Formats: sequence, C-alpha cells, structure tokens
Amino acid sequence: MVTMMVEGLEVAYGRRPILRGVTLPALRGGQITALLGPNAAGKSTLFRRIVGQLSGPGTVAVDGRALRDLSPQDAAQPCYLPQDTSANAVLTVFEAVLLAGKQGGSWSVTDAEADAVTRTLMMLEIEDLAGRGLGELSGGQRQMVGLAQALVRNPRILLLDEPTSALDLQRQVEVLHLLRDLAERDGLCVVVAIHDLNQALRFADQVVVLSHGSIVASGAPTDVLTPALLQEVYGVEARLETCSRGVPFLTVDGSVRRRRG
Ligand SMILES: Nc1ncnc2c1ncn2[C@@H]1O[C@H](COP(=O)(O)OP(=O)(O)OP(=O)(O)O)[C@@H](O)[C@H]1O
Repeated sequence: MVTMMVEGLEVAYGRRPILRGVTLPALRGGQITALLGPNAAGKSTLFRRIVGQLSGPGTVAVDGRALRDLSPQDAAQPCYLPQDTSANAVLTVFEAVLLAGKQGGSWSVTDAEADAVTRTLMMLEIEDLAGRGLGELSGGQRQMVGLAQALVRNPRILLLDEPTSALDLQRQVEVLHLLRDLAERDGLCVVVAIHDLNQALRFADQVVVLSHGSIVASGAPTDVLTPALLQEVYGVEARLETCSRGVPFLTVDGSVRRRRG
C-alpha cells in the first residue's frame, strides 16, 4: 500500500505566511483522510503545495521518495482535483475525460483508453453525459466530470478539494461511498477537503483540522471533533451524538461566537 508523508510545509503569498509548518499524519493507501478547517484556513494552499504548484520549505514523500524528484508521469504522483475546475466549452465530456486520462505518448486513441473512459463514466453513473459539451453542464454535472477526469488516471493518491460541494445529497453520498470502495478495494489513498463535518464523521478514517495555516488536531473523527475543538476552530456550540444505528453525528446549538480573521 502506498504511503505519503507530508512534513513541515510552509507557503507564503508574497510576504503573507499561509502555511506555518504543516506536518500531517501518515497518509496511507486504503484510507480516507478528511482535511477540515474554516474558510481561508489554507486547505487548497496545502493541496497546491503538496503537488508542487506552490513552492516553499518542507518535504512531501511517497513511499520514501521525495515528490520533487519524480517525473510528472510517475505513478506515485498524487492526482489533484481543484475546487474550481474551469470548463473548456469546446470539448465533450467524453473527450475531456479521455484527454485527462492520456499519460503522454501518442495522440491516437487506443481501444483500451476509450474503454477506460466509458468504464469511468459508468462508475460515476454519468455515461448519459458523454456526448454533451462541457459548457452546457450544470455545476454539479461539471463536478462529476472533474471526478471522472481524476479517476480515469487510475491514481494511487487522490487529493480532492471539496469534491461534493455542488452535488445534491444523493450524489454526495454516492461519491463518498465510491471513494470508500476504491480505498478499500484498490488501496487508493484519498485526502478530501470537506466542510460537511457529518460526512467526514461517516466516511473518513482520520481527520486533520487546519486553522490559520497550522494543524490543530488530527486522529479518529470521533476523537478529534470534540465540543472544545469545534468551539475553538469554528466558534460554534456543537456536540457529538449517536443515532439509533450507532452512527455519530453533530448537532449545532444556536450560539455562534464571531471568529477572528
Ligand atoms: N493566489 C493567491 N494569492 C494571494 N493569496 C491567496 C491566494 N490563494 C489563496 N490566498 C489566500 O490564502 C488564504 C488561504 O486560502 P485557501 O484557498 O488555501 O483556503 P481554504 O482553506 O481552501 O478556504 P476555503 O474553505 O474557503 O476554500 C486565504 O486568506 C486566501 O485569501
């Protein structure tokens, strides 16, 4: 199983520090890690630093090899799905996913590549969109196509920035179940930034909480999401309860304390 280590990452935009020495627990194949934290905490910046779109001190290593020493085509490279995926309106969904799956080499399309696109669209139940232009999709449909573009590459490490933010409730649950299956069946290492703490409680093996560019807690979801942490990080009165089927969930009380920053 793949293991990614992230240690001491720092990023500044101009002279403004954003990440202040971020070290994550080991990110392992077969696990889903939820990256939590308020708006502007630095979650997207952390993803962009991990994949090398931003530079700064610190190290990222996959199975003991520093990421910066690997070629862009190396299978150990994490696949990153940003929060906002711009749509090239000229392409159809099928073409966009096919293009995303191309790992260099020839421009001709093999049967295996076309089959991989069809399989991925079917896995996400969006095969009916195959012939549609990207520019004519809804926000949620575009988000599903973004996921298809990530999954068609068959990654070992998947970094997803709020991948369910535009999806209806059924799609959210389906996508998170699919990620769970891919982690368990194929040993995929999934790191997902998500604002819905109840989804994190249900689907994540571990959570990491980022606040003002620093990790303030990490571990098993029910251990980390304590009333004290939720008060400190989000300024809300909330507590964990357990439903009759034994599933933990958060209830939020009325009072909200204004956060700084
Ligand atoms: N390209 C940039 N140039 C300058 N500042 C930036 C840039 N991108 C992000 N920032 C700033 O860095 C901080 C962290 O932003 P980031 O997008 O990483 O937060 P986030 O945790 O992903 O937030 P959200 O939950 O709202 O998506 C914010 O204060 C943001 O304004």
